[in-house]
Amino acid sequence: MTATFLDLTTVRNIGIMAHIDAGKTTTAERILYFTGVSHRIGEVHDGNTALDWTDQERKRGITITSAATTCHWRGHTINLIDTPGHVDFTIEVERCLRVLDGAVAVFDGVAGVEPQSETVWRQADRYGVPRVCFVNKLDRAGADLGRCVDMIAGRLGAVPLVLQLPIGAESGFTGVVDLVEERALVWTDGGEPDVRPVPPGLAAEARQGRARLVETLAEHDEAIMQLYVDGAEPPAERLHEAIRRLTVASAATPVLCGSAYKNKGVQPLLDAIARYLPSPLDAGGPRAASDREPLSALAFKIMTDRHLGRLTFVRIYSGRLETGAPVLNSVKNGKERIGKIYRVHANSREEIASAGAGDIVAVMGLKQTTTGETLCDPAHPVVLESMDFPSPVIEVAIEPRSKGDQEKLAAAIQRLAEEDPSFQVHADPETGQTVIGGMGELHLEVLTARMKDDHGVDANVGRPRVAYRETIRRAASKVEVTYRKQNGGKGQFAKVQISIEPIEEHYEFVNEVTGGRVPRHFVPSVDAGCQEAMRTGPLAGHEMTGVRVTLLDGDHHPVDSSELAFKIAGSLAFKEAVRRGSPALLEPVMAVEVTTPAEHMGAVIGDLNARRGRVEDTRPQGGAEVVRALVPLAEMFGYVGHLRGATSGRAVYTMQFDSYAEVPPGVAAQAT
Ligand SMILES: Nc1nc2c(ncn2[C@@H]2O[C@H](COP(=O)(O)OP(=O)(O)OP(=O)(O)O)[C@@H](O)[C@H]2O)c(=O)[nH]1
Repeated sequence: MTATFLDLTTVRNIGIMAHIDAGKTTTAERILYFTGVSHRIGEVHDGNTALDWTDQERKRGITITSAATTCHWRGHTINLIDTPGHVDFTIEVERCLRVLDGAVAVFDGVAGVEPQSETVWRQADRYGVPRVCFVNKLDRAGADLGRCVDMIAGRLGAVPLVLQLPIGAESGFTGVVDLVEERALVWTDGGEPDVRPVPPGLAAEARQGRARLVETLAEHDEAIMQLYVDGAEPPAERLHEAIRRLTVASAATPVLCGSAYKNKGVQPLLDAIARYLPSPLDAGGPRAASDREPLSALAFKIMTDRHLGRLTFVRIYSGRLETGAPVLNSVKNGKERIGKIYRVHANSREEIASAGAGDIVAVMGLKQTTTGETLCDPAHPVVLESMDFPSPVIEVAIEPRSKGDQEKLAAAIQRLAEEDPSFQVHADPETGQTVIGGMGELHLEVLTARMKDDHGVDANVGRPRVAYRETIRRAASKVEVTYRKQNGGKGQFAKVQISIEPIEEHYEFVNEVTGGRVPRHFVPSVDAGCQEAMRTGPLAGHEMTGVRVTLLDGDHHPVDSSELAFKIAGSLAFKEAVRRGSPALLEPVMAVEVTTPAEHMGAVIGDLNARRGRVEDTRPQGGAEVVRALVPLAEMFGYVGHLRGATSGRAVYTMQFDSYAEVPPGVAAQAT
């Protein structure tokens, strides 16, 4: 077992992102092969890749969970995360982006920039993740690097730095011209490329390509601009430095090309990852990326391993993580102990004694830590910025198809909720049914499918419904209730007087009783009774929010009073007060952001208005228009399909919970 000490300048924590089928997995497999991690090339269509290793992934030939692996290239350590491309799994992409320092965006050279590449690109924009582009599949008929580059600029609003030209096309695609070094790289046997002079037939095109590259760099980089103004031909080394500066600053994006499947173009891509993408030292944060600093690390993924149990994936930002060491979960303010530490390679893993700043490892033994939480040195607490996981706003009731599966279903739900922080579960207070909540219809559909595929539980689900809330519109003061019961022996007696008033959200309890009329130890029981009553509102049984309760007065009996009696009295008083407080129904309102090509903007806005939406603003972004609106969730069912249809799949949207608002009277009648 080894402890690892890394020279951080040589570490690259990167992800590969793309539209489905662009060739992410194939590219990642080639990276593993050429860096010597795997000795044999796995093919997606043979179902034997090293990275897509879960059963369904092999069966379906797609990537669902992101696998992490480490490889080495020319003195660099590359921690590689293969992320899924399906829209259903964006939460996976999101949590990877949070901890990555850089990414490779793979495009299909025939299809160009596809909708999912747009979505992921914008997510990477949001997290400020620098990228290099790899235009793949140049061996296919119809592949066109130039068109793809235009789309990268036009649709994604990026500044492409084209570093290569293809040599030949389709089955005659043999290699690339390296515009920076002014040479040709030709692959003859699937191994290392032959380095040759630029073919005479491509010399003019190569000169133009290099001139364009220098011009673009000069526009954005001071040092190259100086050389440009002086009329000097910049040497390759100066260009590499400028490309790195602009890439790390996310001001421009290098574009490379090749055919992963035919083993062409992968080594230069690895060179570009090492040369241009940032190291952990380039990433900002509250502490310097150094082993000598106190520990700070972010848990970004929980996975249940068939053999090892619960594994927590952790990105270390500073300090060292040691086997057996106590650490603080600064979000929960709880102590955890680091069990075994693993460096992960797809489905196999190597146990290590410790790991340092900049590293990504899997840890066994963490009990309470969930996604997005910080682990740190107990003597130097710090909370790192978490990821955004909006609270679930959609629910469905779920039950096992066969009664005997009840326990299995509960276990499956618990496992899935541990892995996915945006998925929650509770029991319906009225029906006793199990209700699962998530971020959208698709999200819940995928989770239900996984219960069957991964955990063997067939479940019936109800129709998706909005998670409504109830509240009060006005205060009700001095509501008095006496609870009295006499049956045989000991009686029950409690008297309380409360006031309630509306507040912004949640629930507050204030005790203003002085003297011994309500003995101190019964006050929490009154609170508990009110909280219990909050769980079922008077209008339609939805959970209540936005109420402050003040306990004003009451009375007790020296023998007959009990905690139960005060709890019941509290609950009854609360219900009566709410009746007087003009109860109202609240619905979740979502902050919706639609990114659409300009030609569809009118239709998108009209449709949002028709959904009771309020458009907040619009702005241009990277060749598209972004519309921001507040829309009741109840009107957003089926929006994914509607938007896809209305814009030929070219608009994308994100939606997250904004606030609760009162349901208008006409609509409320249907909701209750
Ligand atoms: N002709 C050609 N086919 C390729 C190339 N790269 C990948 N493919 C094929 O394209 C298909 C999709 O490749 P994947 O690597 O699975 O794509 P992915 O982007 O990882 O897809 P998901 O894992 O489903 O998100 C497979 O059949 C590959 O063999 C290439 O350079 N040329």
